[in-house]
Amino acid sequence: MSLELIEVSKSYRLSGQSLFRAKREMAVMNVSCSLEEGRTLGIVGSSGSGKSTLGKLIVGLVKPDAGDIRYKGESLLRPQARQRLFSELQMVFQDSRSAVNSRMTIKDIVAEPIQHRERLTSSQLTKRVGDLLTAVELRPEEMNGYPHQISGGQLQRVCIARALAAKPRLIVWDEAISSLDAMTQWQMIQLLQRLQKEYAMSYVFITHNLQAVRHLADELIVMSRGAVVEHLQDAKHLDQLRHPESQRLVQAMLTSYRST
Ligand SMILES: Nc1ncnc2c1ncn2[C@@H]1O[C@H](COP(=O)(O)OP(=O)(O)OP(=O)(O)O)[C@@H](O)[C@H]1O
Repeated sequence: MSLELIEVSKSYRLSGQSLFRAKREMAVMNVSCSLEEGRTLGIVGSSGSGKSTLGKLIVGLVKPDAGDIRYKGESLLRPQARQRLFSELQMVFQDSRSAVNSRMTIKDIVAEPIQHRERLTSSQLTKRVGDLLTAVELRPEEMNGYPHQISGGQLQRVCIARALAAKPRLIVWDEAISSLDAMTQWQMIQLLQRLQKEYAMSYVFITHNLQAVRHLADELIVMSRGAVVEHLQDAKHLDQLRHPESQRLVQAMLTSYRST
């Protein structure tokens, strides 16, 4: 098993509460799930159901209050394992503009994770960044530009190239294609499928978009108020979803179809 979450919980201190005796809100409650190598786990749920928190727990951006997160058989809560394995776990967010430093060139943005790991000559680095940009279907010459000079869809590809630069084995996509128009979303779904095969990666795909999840995911979990309320072994069969929260999401998808 590549990734395993065992009864993981995470709460946040409610804003406006004092540090001592503060009331806490449960964002993720007792969640257990797993993901085999090379496969995609879709996570859907309404706003505030805990999807992003679960993604952040997986890549170590937040720490669980309880439970365990195991990757390749090791607990990521152990500092040694965490240090060794966390670069293999990357997360790509929805808002690419705020995920990059607008004063850095595209080359420096993509090169950052490489420079943390390896010592390359300047020409080796330029070649590596060019290859990564080609992998996400951008022209290598784009590396000399700045984020404001390219479209949102192109910038999201830059963020994907930066994630790939860390040589990940697993990527958490947090609404990573949601802000793009329908045509660009479709192109991105195809890009993500191709990259997954080429780089032999596992994906956790967080979205409101059941249509996208049907294309990308093998398995699907539905979250509501921090808990997993349904687990579908085959994400292609959305018609097998039974929980009222799942059916609400399906209804919302059908309604948005009818109105387009
Ligand atoms: N840093 C934080 N501090 C305090 N509360 C937080 C924090 N991050 C999330 N929460 C709360 O935790 C709950 C789960 O939030 P989370 O962002 O994980 O849900 P989500 O399903 O990803 O929502 P969305 O689809 O709107 O992004 C929400 O009630 C949210 O307000």
